[in-house]
Amino acid sequence: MTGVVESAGVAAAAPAGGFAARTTGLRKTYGETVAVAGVDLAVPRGAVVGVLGPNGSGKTTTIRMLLGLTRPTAGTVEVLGHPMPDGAAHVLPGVGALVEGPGFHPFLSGRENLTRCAAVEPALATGRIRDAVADALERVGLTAAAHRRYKGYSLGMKQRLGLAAALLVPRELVVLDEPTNGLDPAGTREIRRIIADLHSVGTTVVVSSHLLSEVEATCTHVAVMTRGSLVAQGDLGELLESGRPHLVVSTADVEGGLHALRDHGIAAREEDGRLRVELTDVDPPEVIAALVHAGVGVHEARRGRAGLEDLFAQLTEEAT
Ligand SMILES: Nc1ncnc2c1ncn2[C@@H]1O[C@H](COP(=O)(O)OP(=O)(O)OP(=O)(O)O)[C@@H](O)[C@H]1O
Repeated sequence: MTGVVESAGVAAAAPAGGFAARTTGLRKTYGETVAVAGVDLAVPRGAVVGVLGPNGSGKTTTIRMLLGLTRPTAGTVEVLGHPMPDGAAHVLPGVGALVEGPGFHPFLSGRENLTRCAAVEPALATGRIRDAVADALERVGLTAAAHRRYKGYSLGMKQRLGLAAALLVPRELVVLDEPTNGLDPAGTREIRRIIADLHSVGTTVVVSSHLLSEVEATCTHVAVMTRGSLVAQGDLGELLESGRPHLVVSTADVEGGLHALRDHGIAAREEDGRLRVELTDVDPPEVIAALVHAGVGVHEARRGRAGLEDLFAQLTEEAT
């Protein structure tokens, strides 16, 4: 692993804008179950951080501790400059959250539920509630269904209403636990758009997902969790670059190329009619020189990036 992949326990360098949220040694146990096993999570201000991990890896528990909904067994949490859960009264007005079980009333309509949420927003003057509710419903595409009872909402509509509650007032930090759960592709695209809008106005976003594609599509940073531990975190682009660099070589003579590289002790294989060479202990010029020396014509050679998928698989393998 290169330097950009930080292991649990390695502190991140402070970004220029500081951190919107940060944990040190964060741990949560339920009896014998270790849900979160000493996590040092760093959320730079203005970033969209994807907390990525398989089911049961501790994402929701970490998010609940960030929000002060669950008290850590050990470790510290700081959100918007205040310790949590003790600073919750200061911090929470600046934080919008979508977590499991938002606690809406089943027999009230979407609009009535949201109005109840709006009434307890300290930053929202009473005279502004009606407009703020209408704006939030519009933003998540629930205006047409706003009069219907929450009880009859689909899972996707419930997710949207939860998101609307998180967006009632401008926030410094928005925390979304698996926001695309239960949404169809159009709903998923809308969530991505909302996250992009939040990012464009400087809001920090923390979003959990078990889907790599989701994180790749929406996030600037990623924190990868497996079995309660953080196995990597950092800038998404840097993490992508850090994963298994390789060279893809186009040639008319793939067989000859494989032989030539083997003769030079360079590991290569055929992939989609091209040569794929892992750049673990060899540089591209050496690879090309070996091929040219053996009379194998090189039409094109380019550096390949490992998709986050590769990296994710690699990291989770390492953690087991
Ligand atoms: N209240 C609780 N009581 C007992 N065990 C719990 C509780 N909450 C979480 N756990 C356990 O802690 C571990 C981590 O769960 P968590 O929900 O944080 O993971 P996750 O990555 O969010 O998974 P998912 O995507 O399935 O929600 C799991 O083994 C889970 O069963």
